[in-house]
Amino acid sequence: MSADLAHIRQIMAEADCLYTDAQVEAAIDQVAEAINGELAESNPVVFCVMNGGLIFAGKLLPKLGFPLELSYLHATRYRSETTGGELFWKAKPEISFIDREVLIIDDILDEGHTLSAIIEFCKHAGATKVHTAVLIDKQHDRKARPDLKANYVGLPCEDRFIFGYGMDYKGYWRNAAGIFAVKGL
Ligand SMILES: O=P(O)(O)OC[C@H]1O[C@H](OP(=O)(O)OP(=O)(O)O)[C@H](O)[C@@H]1O
Ligand code: HPA
Repeated sequence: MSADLAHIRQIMAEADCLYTDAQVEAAIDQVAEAINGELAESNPVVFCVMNGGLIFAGKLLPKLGFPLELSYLHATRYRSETTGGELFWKAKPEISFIDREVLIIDDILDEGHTLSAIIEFCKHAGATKVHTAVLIDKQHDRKARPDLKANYVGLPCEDRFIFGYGMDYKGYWRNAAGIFAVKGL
């Protein structure tokens, strides 16, 4: 079914801006600094988690000043909805990372089922260590595991449905330059 563009435009018009473009850029700078300080000798394989991780990865990677290999994977469980369902692997990693350190880059750690499954997959597939970087860590007590944390976090956010910087509302507004919360959600 095609999207109702009037509704999509209204979502943006009514949204609350949680972080401006400048605030997100500053957070990405800090994540890059931390990763440069810790992974410079790791020779990692970096996986961008499609689709949401695309913008964060695209902004972060040029700020990393050490050798790495880049690939992608695609696991999804929201599929244009605002609540998550079963995790579906659209594309598993193709590049070999046996006996390598891995860095996973995604837009958001929400309930964490996605990141948790990706971490397990990488460990089972032979990664020596799995590092994770997310732009946003949503604050609530519904994490898949209570101890689930990303190694690198750009910004915390309140427990609302958000979009922008890779995150979508019904497939739209991944391109929004800032982090926005949907009115009423
Ligand atoms: O922590 P969780 O509750 O598991 O949610 C986080 C995941 O959900 C989103 O992906 P989505 O399923 O929307 O796929 P997409 O990026 O292709 O839209 C987001 O990009 C994360 O990968
Ligand atoms: O709040 C969210 N917004 C967009 N995508 C998401 N995937 C998990 N949580 C979210």
